Amino acid sequence: MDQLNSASSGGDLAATVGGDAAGWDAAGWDGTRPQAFQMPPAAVPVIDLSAPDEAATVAALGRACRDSGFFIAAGHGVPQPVVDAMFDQMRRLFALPLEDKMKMLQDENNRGYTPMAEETLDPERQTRGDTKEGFYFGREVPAGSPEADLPLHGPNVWPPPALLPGFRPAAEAYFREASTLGHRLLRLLALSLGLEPAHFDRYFDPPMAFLRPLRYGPEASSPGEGVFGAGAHTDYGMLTILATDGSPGLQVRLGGAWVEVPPAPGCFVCNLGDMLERWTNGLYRSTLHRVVSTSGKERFSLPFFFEPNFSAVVEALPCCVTPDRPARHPPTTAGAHLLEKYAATHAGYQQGAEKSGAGAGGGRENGGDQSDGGGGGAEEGR
Ligand SMILES: O=C(O)CCC(=O)C(=O)O
Ligand SMILES: [Fe+2]
Repeated sequence: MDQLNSASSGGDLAATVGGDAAGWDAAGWDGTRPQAFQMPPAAVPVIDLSAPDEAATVAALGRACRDSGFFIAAGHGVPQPVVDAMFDQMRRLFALPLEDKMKMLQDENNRGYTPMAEETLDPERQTRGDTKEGFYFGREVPAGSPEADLPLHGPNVWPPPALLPGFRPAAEAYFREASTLGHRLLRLLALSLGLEPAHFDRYFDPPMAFLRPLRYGPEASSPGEGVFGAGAHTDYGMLTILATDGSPGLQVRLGGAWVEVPPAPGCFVCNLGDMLERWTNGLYRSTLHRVVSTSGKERFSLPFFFEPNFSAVVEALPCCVTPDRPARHPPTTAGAHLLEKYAATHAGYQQGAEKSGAGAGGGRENGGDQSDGGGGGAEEGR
């Protein structure tokens, strides 16, 4: 937290992460780096959830949601040892022989291993799949339970305890902590919209949540040649809570430029997904982002996708609809929304045909107006 400025402590709500290391200072652009690699003031504010002035926190959060849909959560209450243990186990998991990982391939419930380059988040611009491998873990739903009949629900594909005895306890502890943080953020989001703090709680009882350890290979991305750690996409769901190993790479599309989100040790990068954008009738933003690997080293990150339950009705909130701003979308459900997003981006998927939909729970959507100029700055368009 020492290298970060807090945006919620009441004073300067325009404080952002990065400081000099990101190429800008309190005065704005430092003029020495291409604009695409600078952090515009207030682009991704740090929000200290432990700050005593909750009204200021809520105001900062609402501003971040309207401006960029991204913020850095500090003072979040997740114990660092829980995060460290999870990263330690992730490293062990990805270090297993490919043969062992392939025995845990992603199943129809969106749980299990996704090999290197299996996913292409931005097929229009990518010449190869994302240079990353991953594992999906969801909320544990026992086989045979009524919930297990739902798409995207079922038991997890756990690494065999004989290979990785510490994995499941570490993942379950992390899952619990991330869920607690998710619920806490939901309450602040509700307040930021002028709603009762508990407004969203009923939709998340229980949540549909996915934890996805990711390992990016050391290969440097080459945007000009269509090679990315993760292609540009928006997240499908409500809220993503991301931890990283401190390596750079995450970029957000803001104001027509790709803006680096500098590593924020001990904090989480949070972003809103398409579902919350829909719920708020476009008031809160779901913003394109991507991973451009530059370090020449592997990179580990850990997104937690926090979604409402499958049957939750997602309908433009009355507070976000005005005569000038009529509802943009008809009501839907969280499950239908996720499966529809999936169908829109995955050839061959038939919505509702059968229990299916691997990938949707941690889903993302590609596209949008963007430039491929990794180090450029000027908008190149498509
Ligand atoms: O690895 C990262 O920094 C971002 C990953 C991401 O955007 C995603 O998995 O949706
Ligand atoms: Fe994402």
